[in-house]
Amino acid sequence: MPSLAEEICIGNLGSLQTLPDSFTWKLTAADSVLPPSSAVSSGTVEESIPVIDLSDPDVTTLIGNACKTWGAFQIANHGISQKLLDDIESLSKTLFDMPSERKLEAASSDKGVSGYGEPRISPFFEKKMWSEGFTIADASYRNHFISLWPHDHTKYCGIMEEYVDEMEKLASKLVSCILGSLGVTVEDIGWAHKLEKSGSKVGRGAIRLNHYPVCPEPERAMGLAAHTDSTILTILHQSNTGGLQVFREESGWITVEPVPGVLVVNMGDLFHILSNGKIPSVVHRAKVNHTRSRISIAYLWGGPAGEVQIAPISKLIGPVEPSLYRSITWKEYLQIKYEVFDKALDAIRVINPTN
Ligand SMILES: O=C(O)CCC(=O)C(=O)O
Ligand SMILES: [Fe+2]
Repeated sequence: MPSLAEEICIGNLGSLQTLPDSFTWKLTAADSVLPPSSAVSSGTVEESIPVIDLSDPDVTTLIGNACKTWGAFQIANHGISQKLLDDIESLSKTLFDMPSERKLEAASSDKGVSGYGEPRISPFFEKKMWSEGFTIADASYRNHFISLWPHDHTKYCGIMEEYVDEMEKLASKLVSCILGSLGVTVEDIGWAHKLEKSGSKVGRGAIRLNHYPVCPEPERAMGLAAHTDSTILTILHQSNTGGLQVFREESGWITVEPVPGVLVVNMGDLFHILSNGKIPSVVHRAKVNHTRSRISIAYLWGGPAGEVQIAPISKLIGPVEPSLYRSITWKEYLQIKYEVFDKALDAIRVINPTN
């Protein structure tokens, strides 16, 4: 019989037969998912975020509409091979299948973000989330991979590198398309254009591998609590088990059912700022399952490094649509998010733009 301390270690949640009190969320009616029929009863609301074929001649309009409506969309024909998606998923599975002690040896340190641990948003919630994760935010993940896979780390580092490279290219292609739907280009974001021209990275990419073990009482548990991403955008690959839900005022919580080979794109807070509020950053969460565990791989395309100031694109502001947000570095934004979490965008909103 494991001791209580061992019993609720995040590394072996999947073996628990009952939901510990510290993981029991008090969910209200507003937290539940509406059946698709009530979400579409008016006939005007789509059932869920659309799947868009990137080779569709109308791709810019389709993505633009989805971004404005949902702050999220799904993509097919994105150019990422099924093999790479399978490889990154099996890397994650191999990692999370390891004994708890092995995983904890690769725990993220107090200083570093990279490594194994609880969801990064845990400190904002009283109750614990039914998931574990591994973050890759800098080169230090290589040392973690050496300790996790003493013999196979080269293979796994190779998969991770390829995934990051491919995601970076895709993210940049998507951003051009979304900007196009707003009638602007990367050239209209001075810093991004400068960075692109000099061959430097526009955004700083990070990967988050998430694992949601089977759960004895999924209705009362939460895999990953509601949040928006502090990114320009996030590209998510989910395994074949549903759990991701997006929130929209008019529709409530809507499940994004996995479609094999299709990736989910969530717009983040930084794009919301750049678009001067035209594109919402989608509130999303992950629920858990009674019989099936779930893996998701999030590519978080963050903001620029250093002192670069992010602000609404000047072409999108004018006398009728004044700038809604003050300019801010990505580092500053993360600090504010760390302090006030879901109030971060409000905290940088220009309250009275006419003053
Ligand atoms: O697991 C999911 O579907 C969501 C993951 C997510 O939102 C995140 O890692 O930020
Ligand atoms: Fe997220």
